[in-house]
Amino acid sequence: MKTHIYSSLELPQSIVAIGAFDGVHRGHQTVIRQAVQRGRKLKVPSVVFTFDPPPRVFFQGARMLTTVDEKLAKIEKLGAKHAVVARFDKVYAGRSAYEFIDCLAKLNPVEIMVGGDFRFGKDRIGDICLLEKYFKVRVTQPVCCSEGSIISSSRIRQLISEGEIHISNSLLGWPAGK
Ligand SMILES: Cc1cc2nc3c(=O)[nH]c(=O)nc-3n(C[C@H](O)[C@H](O)[C@H](O)COP(=O)(O)O)c2cc1C
Ligand SMILES: Nc1ncnc2c1ncn2[C@@H]1O[C@H](COP(=O)(O)OP(=O)(O)OP(=O)(O)O)[C@@H](O)[C@H]1O
Repeated sequence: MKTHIYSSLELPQSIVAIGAFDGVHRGHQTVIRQAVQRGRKLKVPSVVFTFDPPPRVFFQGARMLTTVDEKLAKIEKLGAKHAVVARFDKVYAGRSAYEFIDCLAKLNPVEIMVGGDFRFGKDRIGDICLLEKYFKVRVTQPVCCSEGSIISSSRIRQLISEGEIHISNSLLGWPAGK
């Protein structure tokens, strides 16, 4: 996998998965695997576009589940050809949804994979509806845990703070320590 940390990437074609992907939990894995599989099928490089730190860590001081290096190692294991890491700081967070669309356009995405709640741009103005005006978007169905609730980094953070390490590891879906 080629990593593009704090730098941009231009490609003639790509399949892109976007998100904070903190922890690279089972829901994230599904989004990324779909991009990888689609890329292999269409013979187009798969790109995981992510942020460091995760926006929720930047804005809310949330506990970070994976360092950027741990996150990249997991993304590589899932088979992505490229990972783009945007430095998420005050300037970046102030960029409009349209500026982010311009940045994605440099990757010439054939398809973009996101979950249904994906938002982007200053004040989270951009949504899937806006993204679909510019790109072909595939929305991944929510991946749930055995009790039926949607897996999220926030839920995993909560479980860790409650000492529920066994459950949090099962939602992360990686062998402990990996
Ligand atoms: C250019 C840009 C600006 C953003 N600005 C904000 C913001 O002002 N407030 C906010 O809560 N999140 C902001 N975000 C973060 C998004 O809400 C979201 O967390 C990010 O796109 C990753 O998606 P995910 O949380 O579904 O993984 C911004 C994201 C991007 C790409
Ligand atoms: N359980 C899930 N099933 C399917 N897609 C998901 C799931 N969780 C997140 N995604 C998608 O994966 C991408 C990255 O999401 P993100 O990193 O915001 O995850 P999150 O777990 O919801 O995080 P947080 O709880 O911190 O908001 C987004 O496109 C999001 O919609």
